[in-house]
Amino acid sequence: MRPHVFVNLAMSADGKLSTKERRQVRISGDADFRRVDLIKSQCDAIMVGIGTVLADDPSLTVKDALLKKKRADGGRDENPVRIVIDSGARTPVSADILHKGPGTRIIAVSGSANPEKTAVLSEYAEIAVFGDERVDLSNFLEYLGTLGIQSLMVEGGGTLIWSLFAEGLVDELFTCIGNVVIGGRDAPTPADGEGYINEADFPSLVLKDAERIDEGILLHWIVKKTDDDQ
Ligand SMILES: NC(=O)C1=CN([C@@H]2O[C@H](COP(=O)(O)OP(=O)(O)OC[C@H]3O[C@@H](n4cnc5c(N)ncnc54)[C@H](OP(=O)(O)O)[C@@H]3O)[C@@H](O)[C@H]2O)C=CC1
Ligand SMILES: Nc1nc(O)c(N)c(N[C@@H]2O[C@H](COP(=O)(O)O)[C@@H](O)[C@H]2O)n1
Repeated sequence: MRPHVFVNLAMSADGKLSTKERRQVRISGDADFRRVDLIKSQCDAIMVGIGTVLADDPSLTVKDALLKKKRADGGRDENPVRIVIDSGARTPVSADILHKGPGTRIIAVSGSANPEKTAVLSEYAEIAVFGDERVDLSNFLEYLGTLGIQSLMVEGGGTLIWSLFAEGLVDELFTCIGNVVIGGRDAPTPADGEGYINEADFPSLVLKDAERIDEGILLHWIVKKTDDDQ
């Protein structure tokens, strides 16, 4: 069974994840960063797309010492399993995610990845091959389930989030809307990719909670699986 999947993102008041040159920018405030650290510390694994690794070079580590200790006291690694979705094994060998903090890393590649690149990356991370050209997300998530991963946090970016929605693989969405306007028709948004054409295909969400946070707002959405979901 695949893990429970929740997406967490921060977007500007005009719905952008970063600038048009895809430069990492601070959208949410300190309280939201603490909240993100908490939910990260509670999940089994955290996942991003290669676009986010190349743009932001995130470590995806738990930052707060007490949260790290709590995980260790519960017999878990200090950090959740860190995962990159990277069909072509483009993850730089110097990427922070491969070096900062202890814990397991998995790079999911496709069958088209260059074997020499995957061999180098396998010194730092487990390599999982799913799909021919692009990573087959559905089967990869099933594989994560066999590893005992029950909760999976997705930190972006918009291309990966789109694919997860398109394949019906998202259960919850946390959207922090920060008090800035970024603009730019080419700036990334929470669900890029191809986009839906037919309204019947739009995933429906139930608003579970809305609260003020920092100078913005945090929305917690549940993805409706059936028409009966409230
Ligand atoms: N504000 C926020 O909360 C966040 C903002 N960001 C921002 O988002 C931007 C990065 O997002 P984006 O460029 O969309 O990149 P993503 O991180 O979404 O990575 C997308 C890449 O993942 C690879 N991939 C492999 N298989 C799949 C699949 N089945 N479906 C989708 N993607 C797949 C593809 O590359 P390949 O074919 O080579 O494998 C694809 O181009 C940056 O600007 C970053 O700053 C990112 C995270 C959070
Ligand atoms: N919650 C949140 N608010 C913002 O303003 C952001 N720019 C992001 N970005 C995400 O945080 C990741 C950084 O991770 P590390 O601190 O390096 O562990 C980055 O890659 C985005 O996913 N998030």
